[in-house]
Amino acid sequence: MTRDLTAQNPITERGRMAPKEYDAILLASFGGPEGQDDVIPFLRNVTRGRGIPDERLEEVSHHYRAFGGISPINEQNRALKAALEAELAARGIELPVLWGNRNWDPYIPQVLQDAYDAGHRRILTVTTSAYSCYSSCRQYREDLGMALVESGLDGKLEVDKIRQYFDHPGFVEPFIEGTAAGLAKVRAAVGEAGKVHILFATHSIPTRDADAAGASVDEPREFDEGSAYVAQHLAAAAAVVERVDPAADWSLVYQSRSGAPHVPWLEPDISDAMEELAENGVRGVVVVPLGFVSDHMEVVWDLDTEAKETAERLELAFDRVPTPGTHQKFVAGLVDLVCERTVANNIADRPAMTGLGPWYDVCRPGCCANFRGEKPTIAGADTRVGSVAAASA
Ligand SMILES: CC1=C(CCC(=O)O)c2cc3nc(cc4[nH]c(cc5[nH]c(cc1n2)c(C)c5CCC(=O)O)c(CCC(=O)O)c4C)C(CCC(=O)O)=C3C
Ligand SMILES: [Fe+2]
Repeated sequence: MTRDLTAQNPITERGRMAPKEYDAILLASFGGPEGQDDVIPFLRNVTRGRGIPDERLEEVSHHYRAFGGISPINEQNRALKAALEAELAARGIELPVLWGNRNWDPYIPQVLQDAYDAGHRRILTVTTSAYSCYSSCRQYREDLGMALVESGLDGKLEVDKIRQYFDHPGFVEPFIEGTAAGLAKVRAAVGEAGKVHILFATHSIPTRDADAAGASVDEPREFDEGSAYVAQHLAAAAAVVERVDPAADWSLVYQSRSGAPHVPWLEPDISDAMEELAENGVRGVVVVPLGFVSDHMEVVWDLDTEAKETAERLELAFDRVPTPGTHQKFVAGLVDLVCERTVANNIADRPAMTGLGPWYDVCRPGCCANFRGEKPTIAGADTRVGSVAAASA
């Protein structure tokens, strides 16, 4: 099943794919439970084959139970879908927005099948993940690739995805606004003399996954910070700080670690970082959930519940900045990212607020490797599925 997709999908500089005539957008997301009975089946879906201990699942189930078994993520994606539809309509762009999830209904394979049955043939995916790592990039590409293979739609339905958008102004600007407002609030709370620190928070991942993130098998160690995942977050954080207050103190911290204790994950954890800041005389923190697109469970539990409690215990003033959510600039930015890839309404300019971007439309070989074994993926230079034109080659 090895095919040369580059012949049919001209890839120019930095993995850029030539614009195409898409006939639908797929908003692809994580999915979440919608009631107490969904919690355990959802957690099983998420962790299938991922080596997460039962104790961790038990603990995480309590986060969902505390919210009635309902994750906020599905409602947030319905709102984002509606906002994208409104923005497309306002620009006169006639592309329907489909919605599918990795871990909960509506599931991606069913959505692709329905899309095909409805007559769609070329789909551009927008994921709710901004950075490069297995969970945010390749896992989506695999899930789309597997869905095509298992349904027999490979070769009949073309599926691509937009570039990772961690440094697109549509993603970064809402954080700039939020951080400026948060900093003002926390500074007012601690007074003139009180030291304030900005904590950019993202999901911890195994260091092995971090090292493989965004990397090419040809240039495995091209990032000074050791990994594209860390480098992208540091660059996006720096872009925010530069525009809010270049003199502010800040750092990148991690949250939501799972996995077995002997497996190294990215550190420091946000709570440990807050302990250390408090010991060093810091009086207030602004927490920026830079790794996340909406205020889902990882944000409302790990930050608004746990980190906030830690701040109270340490007597730190605390403000949590909003995620992009359905901020108008974010919604418009996603539509701009779609227009970069479309023939009609094409936008030639590909803005990027850091030196790392604009990121690749087509991932390089081995990017965000899956150490548990290779699967068919879409949207990679080493991709085996997803292109109709290539199927005849
Ligand atoms: C990088 C990253 C993002 C950000 C990028 C993105 O958004 O894609 C993210 C988002 C999310 N993670 C989420 C939920 C969970 N993640 C888990 C487990 C894991 N996440 C990981 C990484 C990430 N996760 C990893 C390396 C694991 C270990 C298992 C594995 O190697 O795959 C588990 C299992 C229990 C646990 O271990 O905590 C749950 C329940 C939800 C939904 C929230 C809601 O329901 O509102 C969202 C948006
Ligand atoms: Fe996660």
